[in-house]
Amino acid sequence: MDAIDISSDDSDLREIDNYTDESPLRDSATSRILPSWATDSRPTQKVSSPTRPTYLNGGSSNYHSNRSMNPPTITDDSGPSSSRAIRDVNFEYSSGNDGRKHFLQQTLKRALPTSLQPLDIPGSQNRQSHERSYQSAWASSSRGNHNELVLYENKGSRVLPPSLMHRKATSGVQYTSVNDPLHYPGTAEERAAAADERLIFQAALQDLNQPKVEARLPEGLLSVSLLRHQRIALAWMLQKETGSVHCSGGILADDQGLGKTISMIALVQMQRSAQDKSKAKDLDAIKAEALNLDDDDENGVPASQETNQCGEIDGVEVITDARTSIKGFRRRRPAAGTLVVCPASVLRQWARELDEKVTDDAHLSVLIYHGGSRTKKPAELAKYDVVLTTYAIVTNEVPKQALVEEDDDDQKNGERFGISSDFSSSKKRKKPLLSKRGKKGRKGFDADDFDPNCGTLAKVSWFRVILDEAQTIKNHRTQVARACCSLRAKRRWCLSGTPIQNAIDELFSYFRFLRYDPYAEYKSFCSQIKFPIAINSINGYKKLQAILRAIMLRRTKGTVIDGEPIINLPPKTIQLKKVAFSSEERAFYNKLEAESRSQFKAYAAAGTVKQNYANILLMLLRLRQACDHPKLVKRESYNSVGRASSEMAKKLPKEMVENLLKQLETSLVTCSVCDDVPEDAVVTMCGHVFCNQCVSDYLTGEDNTCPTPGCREQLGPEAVYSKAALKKCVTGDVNGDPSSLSEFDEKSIMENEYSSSKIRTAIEILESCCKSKDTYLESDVLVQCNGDSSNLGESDSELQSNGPIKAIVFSQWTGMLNLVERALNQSGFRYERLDGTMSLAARDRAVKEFNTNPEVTVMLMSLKAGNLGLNMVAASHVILLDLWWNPTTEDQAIDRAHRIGQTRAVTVSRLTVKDTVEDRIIALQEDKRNMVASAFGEDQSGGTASRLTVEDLRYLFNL
Ligand SMILES: Nc1ncnc2c1ncn2[C@@H]1O[C@H](COP(=O)(O)OP(=O)(O)OP(=O)(O)O)[C@@H](O)[C@H]1O
Repeated sequence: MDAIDISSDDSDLREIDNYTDESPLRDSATSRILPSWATDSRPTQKVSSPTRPTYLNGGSSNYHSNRSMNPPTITDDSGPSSSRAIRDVNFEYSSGNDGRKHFLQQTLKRALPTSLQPLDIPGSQNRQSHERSYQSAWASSSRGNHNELVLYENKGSRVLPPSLMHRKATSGVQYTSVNDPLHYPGTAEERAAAADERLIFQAALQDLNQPKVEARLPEGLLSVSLLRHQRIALAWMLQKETGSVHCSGGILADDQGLGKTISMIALVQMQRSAQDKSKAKDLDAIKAEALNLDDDDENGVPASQETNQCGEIDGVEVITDARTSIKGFRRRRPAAGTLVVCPASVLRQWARELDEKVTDDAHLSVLIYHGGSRTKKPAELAKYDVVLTTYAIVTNEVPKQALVEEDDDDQKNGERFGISSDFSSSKKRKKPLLSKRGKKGRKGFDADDFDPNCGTLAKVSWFRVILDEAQTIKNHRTQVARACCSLRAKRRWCLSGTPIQNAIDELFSYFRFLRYDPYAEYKSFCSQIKFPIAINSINGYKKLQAILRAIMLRRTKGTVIDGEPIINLPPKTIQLKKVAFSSEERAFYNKLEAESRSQFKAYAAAGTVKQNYANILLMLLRLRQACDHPKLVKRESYNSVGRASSEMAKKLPKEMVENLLKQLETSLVTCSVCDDVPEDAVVTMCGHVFCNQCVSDYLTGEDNTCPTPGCREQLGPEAVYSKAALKKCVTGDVNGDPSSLSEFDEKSIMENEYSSSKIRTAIEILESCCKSKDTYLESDVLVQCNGDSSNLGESDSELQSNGPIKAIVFSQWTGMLNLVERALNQSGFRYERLDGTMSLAARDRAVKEFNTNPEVTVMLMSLKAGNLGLNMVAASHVILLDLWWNPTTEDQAIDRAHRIGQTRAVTVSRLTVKDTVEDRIIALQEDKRNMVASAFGEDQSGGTASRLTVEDLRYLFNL
C-alpha cells in the first residue's frame, strides 16, 4: 500500500520535479530514492538489462577499465543490485488489466526525467503511438515475456539499442576542411541564416567523411609536445573559431585528465602567433580584427552594419544614429584577450599550467582577477593575454541575461506537439531580476556602460571566453549561467568532461552561451531536440548526436584513433564495496528509516508532499548520513565558522541574533548553491541559509554578494553565522541540536571514539595500501601492498621512483571528514585536508603538500570542493565514502588521480551499505549514466560515437 500512497499523488511528484537539478526527487529516481518502504515491501522480479553494468555475485574481483576500453563491471559483494528489484516492483503492483496498465503508464512517466517523459494527450497522434507502445509492452508482459519489453520502455527514452550503440571505433576526429562551403567567417545575415537547421545538416554531412586533421604548433611556444589527440583538438578548435557558421567556439568535452587545459593554451598561443605573423605582414588586417572585437555577439551585427556613425573623444564614442540623428555617447569597451572562468579551487592550477607549459620566449601575460584588491580599471584587464577569474566573480560583476520564458515556450510547444500541460513545466518562473540591464536601449546606446552595478569584467570586450568546468552553468536559470551568457566575447568555449549530468536540458545552457542557433532559443531547443527525443528516443538521440557533433569534440580515455588508444594510462579498477552495519548501526538506521517512513506517509496522505519537499530531502539526508556514521545525524555542531564571525555575532543586537537563530533552526530550505539540505548549516546576515562549505567556497573574494537569487547583499566571512556562534550569544550554550532521536539507546555509537563500519573499512583499505613514513620501503609493507592487485609486482626501485603509495578519501560531509580525521590520527597516518571552508591559499598548500611530501599519504577531500580540476596523480587509490546523486560527480572525483601523469594502476573503492537508501542511489546513478551515454552515442564503455549515415541524417533532419 505504501507505494500507492506515493504514486497516487502524481501532481505532487511532478511539481517537485521542477525544484532542482541535483535533488533526488527530480527525475526517475522519484520512487526509487525514496526510502525502501516505497518499494521494498513488494514482490520483485529479476530482469536483465544489456546496458547495465554486470554485477558479479559475491565476487571480490575487480574490474579493470579505462572506462571506455572495457565495459565497466562493478563488483558487488552482495549479489545483484537491489536496483533491479526496485525497478521491477513497478510491474507487479496493481491488479486487473486496466489498473496494471494505468499503473504501468504512471510508472513509465515517473521513470523518465521530466524532459523525456512520454506524451499523454487524449486524441493526439503522439499519444496514439505511445498508447501502442504501452499496449505492446503490456501485451508482451501479459504473455509472461514482459521483462525485456517493459524494461526497454522503462528506459526507452534513454538507451539506444545495442545495435545502434556499438559500432566501429571512431577513426578520429572529423574535420571540416577549408573547402567546406560553410567554411567562411560569415556576415551577420549569413550567421543569422544559421538558424536554419539545414546548415547543421550540411555540416553534419561534411563531418561524415572528412579526414582527421592535426594542427602543428610552431616550435618554441609550449614547453611540452602536444599529444596526438590534443593536436587534433587544436585543429578542430581553430576551425570552429574561424570557419564555423554556427558559432565561434564550441564544447571541448574530453574526459577528465586528457589535457583540455593544455589544448586551450595551445589555441591561445596558436592564434597569438598567427596574429604576430600577420601583424608583421598586414597591420591593417589586425586593425580590422581589433575593431571587430567590439562587435561581439550581443546582436550579431558588426559595427560596420550598424547605421551609426561614430566619432571618438577621449575614449568616449560619439554615436549618431543615421535614422534618427540622435546623438549619444558610448564608452568604447577596451578589447581584451582571453578570459578563463573556472571554479576557485583550480584558479591557481590554471596559472601554474600557463606558467609551466609555455616557454619563456613565448610567455603569456596572465592576471589572476580575484580578491578584494582586484583592479577596477577595464583598461588594466585589457593589458593581459589571459585573465583568470572565478564563476563567483562573474556572477557578481556581470549583469544577468534575462530568464528564458520557458513556461510559455513549453506551453506553446506543448500545444503544437499535442502535449498535455502536465508534461509542460507548470511552475511559473520568476521575472528576470536584472533583465533590463544587459539590454541595449536605443540602438547602439548601451545601458551597461553607465550601470554602477556592472563590474569591470563586463566593461571589456573579450576576444575569447573559456568556461572551464562548464557544467557549473548547466542550469540556465541560475545567476551564474545567466551572467556567463552576458559576457561579451567573439569566441566562446565550454570545457567539461561531464557536460550532461542530470538531463538533456543542461545542453541548452551551453548552446545559449555559445550562441548556437537555432538551439540557443529555448523554443527551438524544445522543438528540435527535447520533443523529438520524447517522441522517438532512438531517432531523437541520433539527431542530438548530429547536432552535438557540429560543435562538440569528445574523446574518452578509451577512444581509439587508427587502432591506437589515444592515451596509455594505467588501468582503473572500481570496486563497489558493500559494508555491513554493526548491529547497533543497523538498529539506529532502521529506527530512523521507520520514523521517516511514517512521516512521509503522513505527508502523502495529506497530499502535502510538495509543500514538505525540504523536509523530505532532510529525511533523505539523514538516512544517507546514517550510512556513514550515526553521529552525523545528530547534526553535531562543528563551529567551523571563523573568529571574525563569532566576534561579529557578539556585537549584533540580541533581537537580530535571535531572529537569525530562529531562521537557522526553523527554515527548511535547500542550500541555493548545492540544492541539497544544508550541511553544517550557517545563516548569513541577510537571513539566508546555506551549507557552510558551499557559502564559504562561494565567498572567496572580498566584495561578494549573497548567492541567493535576487539578494544583492554584500557578504564577508564575518557575516556568516553558525548555530553554535549564535547560541553562544543568546544562552552561552555551544552544543549542537539535541537529536530528535534522543530517546533511542544510542549511547555506544554516539561516543566520541566510536568508529563506524564505513570508517573502519576505509582505514582497513588505507592500511593495506598506503605506507606511513616509518614503513615506507620496508619489505613487509611491500608484501602487504602486493595484496592489492593494483600495485602487484612493484619493485623497491619502482616504488622509490614512483614515490609512496597514496590515497584520496572523499566525502560530501565535512562532519564525516572530521570523524575520519580522528581515525587517521589513531592509526598514525599523516594526512592533508581540503574542503570548501578553507581559503584558496590553504587549499593550494594542502594539494602541494600531498603531491610532494612523501610522508603525507592520505588526502581528505570534500566532494563538493575537491572533485573538479585538480591534478592529484600522487594518489593511486581513491575511496568514496558516500554516493552522490549523479555519477559524473564521482567520475570527476576519481579522475583527480586517473589522468595524464599517473604511473600506477588506480584503485577506486566506493563504499556503500547494503539494504539502505544507498542501494537506490546506485539505481539512480545507473539511469543517469545511461541517459548520458544515449545523448553522446557512446556505448556502455564510453568509447565511440556511432556513425550516422547520410540517410540517417536526411531522415533526422526531415529533408
Ligand atoms: N601534452 C602534455 N604534456 C605533458 N603533460 C600534459 C600534456 N597534456 C596534459 N598534461 C598534463 O596532464 C594533466 C591533466 O591535464 P588537464 O588538467 O589539462 O586535464 P583536463 O582535461 O583539463 O582535466 P579536468 O577535466 O579534470 O580539468 C595535467 O597535469 C597536465 O599538465
